[in-house]
Order: sequence, then C-alpha cells, then structure tokens
Amino acid sequence: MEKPEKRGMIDTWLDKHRSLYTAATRHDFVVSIRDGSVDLSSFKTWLGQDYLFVRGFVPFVANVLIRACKESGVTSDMEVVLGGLASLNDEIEWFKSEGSKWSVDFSTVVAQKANQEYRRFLEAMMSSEVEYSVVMTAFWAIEAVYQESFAHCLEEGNKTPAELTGACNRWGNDGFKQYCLSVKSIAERCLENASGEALAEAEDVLVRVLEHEVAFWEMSRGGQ
Ligand SMILES: Cc1ncc(CNC=O)c(N)n1
Repeated sequence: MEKPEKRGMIDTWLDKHRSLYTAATRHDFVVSIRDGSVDLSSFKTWLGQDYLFVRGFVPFVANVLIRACKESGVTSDMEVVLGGLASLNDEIEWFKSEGSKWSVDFSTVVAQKANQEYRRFLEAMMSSEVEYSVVMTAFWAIEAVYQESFAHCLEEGNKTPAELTGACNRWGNDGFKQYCLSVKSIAERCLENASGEALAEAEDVLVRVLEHEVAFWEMSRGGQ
C-alpha cells in the first residue's frame, strides 16, 4: 500500500483549477498518442520545440538546485533536484537521438511564440525576488504535467504506436512519478510556512504553468 499523502495546498489548488489541469494533462495531442491517431508531423513539431524548451529548462533547474542548497535548510531537497538535473543530461541525449530518428534537425528549429513565452516565464522565475516556495511550486507543476500526460499514454488499453513509447516512458515511468511526488512534498512543506502573499503568488504561478503547458501542446497542431 502506498503511503497516504497529506492533503496540502497544491491539491486544493488543483481542485479549484481542475478544468485547466485536465486541459494541460489530457490535451488532444496526448490523447492522440494514446489512441494511436497521432499525426507524425505534429509529433515532430513537438519534438523540435520541446528540445528547445528543455535547453532553457536546464538553467531554470540549475537555479532551483542552487536555491535548494542555499535556502532550503533540508539536505534532501538538494538531492531531489540534483537527480532531476542529472536526468536532464540523459534527456538531452535522448532528444538528439530521437531527432535523428525522425529527421528533425534541431539546428534549424525556431522557437514558436508559445515556446518563447514559456521560456521567458522560466527566466522570470530565476529572479531572486521569487520565493523558494513559489519556484518549487512552478517546478513541480512543469514536471507533473509531463508525468501525468505521458503516463496516460501508457495506461491500460492504450494504442500508443511502438515508435512513440520511448517518449512516453521517458516521462510516464514510475521513477519519474516518484520524483514528481518528492518535488511535490518539498513544495508542500515550503508552502506550509509561506506568507499569504507567497501563497497567492504560488497559486498564480501554478495557473500560469498550466496555461503555458496548454499553449505548448497547441503548437503541435502546426502554424505559429
Ligand atoms: C513543455 C515541457 N514541459 C515539461 C517538460 C518536462 N520536464 C523536463 O523535461 C518538458 N520536457 N516540456
């Protein structure tokens, strides 16, 4: 039996913003991977855009790592974030091999508007003005959307094409799920001691991540 998780702020906010959370984690693109109807040109668009996103996500996670070392006071925070950073190293290698598999030349991929806006948001989150609890909430939401989305593509009854299961396993595997739960408990612990102002900001940031994720999936439809 799994350890019962205490209900915290994040679950309360997810209930409040349930339809947005569902829009982010059950987007048509993800559902089309699961039911096998996915258009491969959409997949390639997503792959190229996500590669660029992940390159911008690395400095964000590095910033979270520095803050976990300096500000958290709990030694295990650093270990959790370091694990995330280490898996981004493998992830970039995976993207490169996937790029050659699908003939997507990343050097010619141009970041679309939704991608630029998401990356600008990440940069804003790296400011020292943003509280650790707020940054951790954003970090959790970014990772959790991918975990929930790709795990759905692997659930029973899926018709996910064999050539796409690699992508689904990358974020849908159980290790990634556990890692997301670790990040979530860090965020929840920080939020327990946060000021009212920080709580309002964390909720706002959570909503903005979900909106950016929806817009990100939308790019797979093509066009700008
Ligand atoms: C747009 C987006 N959101 C979340 C992730 C998952 N984190 C790292 O890979 C991702 N790759 N892309």
